[in-house]
This record gives sequence, C-alpha cells and structure tokens, in this order.
Amino acid sequence: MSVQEALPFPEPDGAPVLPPVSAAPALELRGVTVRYGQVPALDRASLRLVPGTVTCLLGENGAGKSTVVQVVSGVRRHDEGELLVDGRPVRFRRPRQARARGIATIWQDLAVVPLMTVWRNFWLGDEPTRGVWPFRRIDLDAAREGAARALERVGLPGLNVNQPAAALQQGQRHSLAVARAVHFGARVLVVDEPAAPLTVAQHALVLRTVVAARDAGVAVLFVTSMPSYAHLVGDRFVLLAGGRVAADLTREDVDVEGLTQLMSGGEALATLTAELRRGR
Ligand SMILES: Nc1ncnc2c1ncn2[C@@H]1O[C@H](COP(=O)(O)OP(=O)(O)OP(=O)(O)O)[C@@H](O)[C@H]1O
Repeated sequence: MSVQEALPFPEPDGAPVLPPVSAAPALELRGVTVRYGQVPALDRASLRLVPGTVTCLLGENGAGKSTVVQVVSGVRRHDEGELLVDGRPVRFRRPRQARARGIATIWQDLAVVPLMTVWRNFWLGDEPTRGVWPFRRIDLDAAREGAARALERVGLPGLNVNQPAAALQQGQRHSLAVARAVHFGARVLVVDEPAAPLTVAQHALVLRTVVAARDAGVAVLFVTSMPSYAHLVGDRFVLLAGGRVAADLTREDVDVEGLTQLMSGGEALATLTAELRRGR
C-alpha cells in the first residue's frame, strides 16, 4: 500500500488548493539571516505562512530547515531580517513567547510522558473539571471524550485513550501532538517530520494531521526531505539550499517529478537558482 492509498482524502493534483492571493500571512520571515560564527545557516531567507494552507519546507541535510524551525519557535534568535506575526515584527526570546502567539511546533522527537495515559498526555494539566473549589475534580468522562474527539478530528478515530502513551507508535504520537496543538488554539503549526523511519501507515497519519490542521484554518509549515510526501499535501514548496531560498513554488508551478528533480540538486536546481538570482 502506498501512502497515497492510505490517505483518507483524494490526491489533490486535479484540484489544487491555493491560498487566495490576498490572504494575509499569519507568520512571515523577511530576509532572515542566522549565523553560527561567520557561517550563515540561513541567508536572507523569506517565506510566508498563510492560514488554511500547507507550506512545505524542503532541503538536503544542512540546508537550514531546522534553523527556520528554531527561529519561528523562539528557540534561536535571528541576526538580521524580520520575523512578523500577523504583519507585526516580533523578536522571540524564548519558546513560550512563540507559543503565546499561537505558534505550535511538533518536534522530531515527539516527547510524551510514557507512563501516563493518552488522554492525560493530551490535557497535561489543563483537564476539564467539574464542581467548585474545594470540591473541584477532573471530569474524567469529559477529559477522555474530549481527547478522543480531538484525535478523531486530526484523522485518528477509535484510539484507546486509556492506554499508556508509551504504547503509541510514532505516527500516533504525532497525531496526539497535533491534536493537542489544534485543540489549544494553534494558528501556526510547524511540523518537523519525524526523523525515525516510519511505516507507510504511520507516515499516512502524519500527512493526515497536516491536512486536518490545514482544513481547520491553521497555517502549516511542513518540514520534510521527501518531495513525494510534500507534494501530496503541500500548497506551496519552499526549497532551501545552503541557507538560501532556492525556489518558492506553488502546485501550479511544479509537479511531483519536478519537485523531486529539484530536490536532487544537480542541473535543474542550478538552472532554477540562476534564474531566480537573475530575477532578484
Ligand atoms: N549549533 C550550530 N553550530 C554551528 N553550526 C550549526 C549549528 N546548527 C546548525 N549549524 C549549521 O547550519 C547549517 C544549517 O543547519 P540546519 O540544521 O538548519 O539544516 P537542516 O536543513 O535542518 O539539516 P538536517 O536535515 O540535517 O537537520 C548547517 O551547515 C549546519 O552545520
């Protein structure tokens, strides 16, 4: 079974979902540079994340993808350029500030509290309660049902939320993290594709969550090194090479073969890069 077959939605090739031209970005990088010593990990990189769209960030190892994730998540400060949320420049000093602006990051290592149940991992202290202090108690039924419903909304119906999170597979952990982020009001979702090799079914779960978040109106940044998966869910494709944006394409500009060719570098990327530089 291919990932495409495992997905619950049709291959969107025939009906590209493009952002309206006027849609304002929820988050934008304008000419952002990040240096480690003298070497730029990001070199005047620009990209826009629009509500209800999936922007795929692609690139080889060392291209600068993780650096983008760190900047938008408030883990790393940029040295030059601007980071804008809803059109206003921001400078995050810590991850909490990014989270407070509705930016949720699903990190590659997907930490869960292993011995706690799935539903407890979902709420992590924010459980619905009933009664009034000093008799306030967690509303167990509401907490379990709420977690199950949120998981269903991101494409994982029927999961036993009473099992310990340690029993979840990687793709299911991913669904849990995205369900949480969407439930708690994320407006921008940054998905750093799990580094561990995933089965087709688990990979399909990851892609499903990306689509579910997009359909909920979230601006999604999907970081991946796999053009075939990116093309299944992406509305826009930003290709990083050596810290620079080598290509910024829509589904109309590029098919999956073209994207794969660009990713493999070589002549196609060199030509495109040269064209882009001429156009600057
Ligand atoms: N802490 C650091 N100190 C020095 N150089 C760094 C540091 N982190 C990243 N770099 C360098 O910055 C560049 C971009 O790295 P980055 O991790 O953002 O790339 P990436 O596309 O995410 O790669 P990968 O897929 O391997 O994570 C690379 O040349 C990398 O060696």
